[in-house]
Amino acid sequence: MSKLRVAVVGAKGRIGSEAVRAVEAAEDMELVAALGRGDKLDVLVESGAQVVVELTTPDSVMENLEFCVRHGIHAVVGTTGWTDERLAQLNQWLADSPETGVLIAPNFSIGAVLTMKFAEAAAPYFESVEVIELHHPKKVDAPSGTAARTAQLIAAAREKAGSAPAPDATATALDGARGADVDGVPVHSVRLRGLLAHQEVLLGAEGETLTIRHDSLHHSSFMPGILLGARKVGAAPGLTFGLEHFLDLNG
Ligand SMILES: NC(=O)C1=CN([C@@H]2O[C@H](COP(=O)(O)OP(=O)(O)OC[C@H]3O[C@@H](n4cnc5c(N)ncnc54)[C@H](OP(=O)(O)O)[C@@H]3O)[C@@H](O)[C@H]2O)C=CC1
Ligand SMILES: O=C(O)C1=N[C@H](C(=O)O)C[C@H](O)C1
Repeated sequence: MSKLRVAVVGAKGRIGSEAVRAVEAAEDMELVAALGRGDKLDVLVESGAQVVVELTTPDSVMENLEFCVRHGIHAVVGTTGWTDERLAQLNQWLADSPETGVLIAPNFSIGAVLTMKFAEAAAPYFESVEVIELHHPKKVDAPSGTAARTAQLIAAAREKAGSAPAPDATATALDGARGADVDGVPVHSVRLRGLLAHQEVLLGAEGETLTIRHDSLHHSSFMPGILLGARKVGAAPGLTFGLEHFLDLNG
């Protein structure tokens, strides 16, 4: 059987360099291109890439995806910084290339995907919920894409269940003391040398708390999700947001 032709864009970065190694080691894949900043995107077409793994920065990702979608190359995207406007733009490009698939995964690690799922399930049963994400100090953005997505899923679950807003009588003396407000859920960002990627969801009710914590200790934690995404994205035209859509979490 022929191998899946995969390219990595952002190949010299922290996660991109790990993805290059993972694709090279996958028996069913061939790494046909590994692009860094300044490399010409035309290489993707010339190399016959079927799937691009996009792991760059929020400033670069849109240009790269526009190129991929216009050339019918499927994309697996880990880069963060997604807004409704950006997603709408991407959907417009995809409308003109209806057979192309794009997977955007705020987090490729199975533990993080499950954290989001567990938090969504638990959120309606507790009065209070807050998210703390903790990352290495070179992380380009805050809050993390995972924390933003977790808070959105929590807020949607609470709205669906008719939950009241979390109680909070705090008068803040300093801006930011209560974190960022993502759909009504406070999200706190820690940047600390020694850390990689971690998240806690704190839930509280009368007389009890529940803490859901996930730790990515090495970039290898993201690789099975990236490879799974690369294998499946070609059969999923349009935009898929979240790796959970490619996993059978109920089986
Ligand atoms: N979804 C997930 O599971 C994960 C997502 N991420 C996300 O992935 C992204 C990258 O993270 P990380 O690897 O830590 O960051 P790095 O800064 O280490 O890597 C980004 C790389 O992309 C390069 N780059 C920037 N623009 C382009 C471009 N136009 N073409 C090719 N290469 C480009 C950068 O080059 P230069 O150094 O010259 O700027 C750099 O080498 C972030 O958004 C991060 O949040 C990270 C881990 C897991
Ligand atoms: O920049 C990182 O490192 C990570 N970014 C992603 C995010 O913003 O959620 C995923 C993971 O947290 C690692």
